[in-house]
Amino acid sequence: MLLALAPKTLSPFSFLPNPKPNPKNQIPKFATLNQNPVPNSEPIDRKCEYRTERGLKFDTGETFFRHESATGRDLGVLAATLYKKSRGKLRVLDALCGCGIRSLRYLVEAEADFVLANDGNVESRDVITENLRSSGEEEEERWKVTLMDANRIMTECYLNRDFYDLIDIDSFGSDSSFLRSAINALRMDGLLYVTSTDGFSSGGRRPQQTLAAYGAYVRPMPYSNELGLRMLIGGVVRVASVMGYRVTPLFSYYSYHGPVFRVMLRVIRGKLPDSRHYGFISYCRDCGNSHEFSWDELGRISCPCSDSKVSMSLVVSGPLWTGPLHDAAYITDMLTLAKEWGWAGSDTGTDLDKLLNTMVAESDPRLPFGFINLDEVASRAKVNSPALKAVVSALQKEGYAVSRSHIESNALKTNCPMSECIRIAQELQQ
Ligand SMILES: C[S@@+](CC[C@H](N)C(=O)[O-])C[C@H]1O[C@@H](n2cnc3c(N)ncnc32)[C@H](O)[C@@H]1O
Repeated sequence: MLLALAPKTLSPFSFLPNPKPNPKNQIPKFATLNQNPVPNSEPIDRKCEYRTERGLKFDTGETFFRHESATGRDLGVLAATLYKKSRGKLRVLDALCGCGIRSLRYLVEAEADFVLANDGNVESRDVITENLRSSGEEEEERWKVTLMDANRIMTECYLNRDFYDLIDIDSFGSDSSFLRSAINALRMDGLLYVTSTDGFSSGGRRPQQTLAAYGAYVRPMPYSNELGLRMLIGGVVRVASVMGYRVTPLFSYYSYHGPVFRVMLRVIRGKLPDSRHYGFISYCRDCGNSHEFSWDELGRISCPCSDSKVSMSLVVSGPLWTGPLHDAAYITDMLTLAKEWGWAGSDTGTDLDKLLNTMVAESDPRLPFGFINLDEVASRAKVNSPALKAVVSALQKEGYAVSRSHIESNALKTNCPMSECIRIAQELQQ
């Protein structure tokens, strides 16, 4: 009776604002129930646009496609291949597959046993199907195309106990709304490859937005793009932890084309022990040094340079992933595989060899989070920007750990404090 009297428009979520449509993120049309599997081939009557990536020919038609994402696809395929080699099996769910190029590459290059290629855009059906058929592999046996909302397909897989070893979430903007259903559909100890193209907020320019999307208040710091990766991982840590899982990154990759933030994570059963690696990062604008703070130090956040007084110069962001960005052993194996396949070099626009070598160097356990940009050192030292090579060798000579950063070309990761970097820059100038 009461229900009948309730106004029809009243929903439990009516207090929430209507999401603003973002034309870039809009999907033309969603499939309705039971429209899968995709019917067999019909004559092609559409715009075709053929391309080649790592020797594989495919059509992008009118789907969303970015050539610049090729390195992200290379990295995904390398990691997936190693997974298959070590486990002997590989089932992939490419939840937002665009034209299906990732699915095709997982199938052909990583030799996935099965690939489920899904996209919400029903108009991309023929393109995805044609691309996967070009693999010469049997439809239904080795691959299948679905055209659903990503959350729906992943939830259906979970409910049908159809679990996947690798789930690829290549979304527009933030990945956050897909995480829960992705983790549900993932096999235990599986891999989750997530993407954020949320450049503005990842860079610390929209802390309210990062709080809403990733549960982290992220403010501008000199190494904001690394924070973007840490925010992305931290977001998965939070969702996974609620579900009884923890994550460890295999690699974290930032590309200024977009910009795009990508992380490949291993998802393991069990909670994060004592919230290690999930905390707060501070940067002091006075001294230029950064520190990590755990949750129980929250009330005592200050920079040693300001005599333990809370300073207006201290910028704090978090909670974020504060642990390693990469698994050095995994990346070393990816590098070996890339060389074996002749992928080293810059066939897809990025020098893969150089990128993976830098990632290995960044994994030195002596190196803290963040990086120091040499222009910042130069401006604090009141000298011209020193040559990167010269600073690297000076730091090494003095016994500091140092590596280049794959995120910024004129920056270094080092355990050397800013005051010493300033001294070195001044000495190099003389
Ligand atoms: C960045 S593109 C994917 C590109 C593709 N992975 C590649 O490597 O070329 C994102 C895709 O997600 C699809 N999409 C957006 N929202 C979706 C949703 N909620 N469910 C399923 N697909 C969605 C879009 O149609 C688009 O093809």
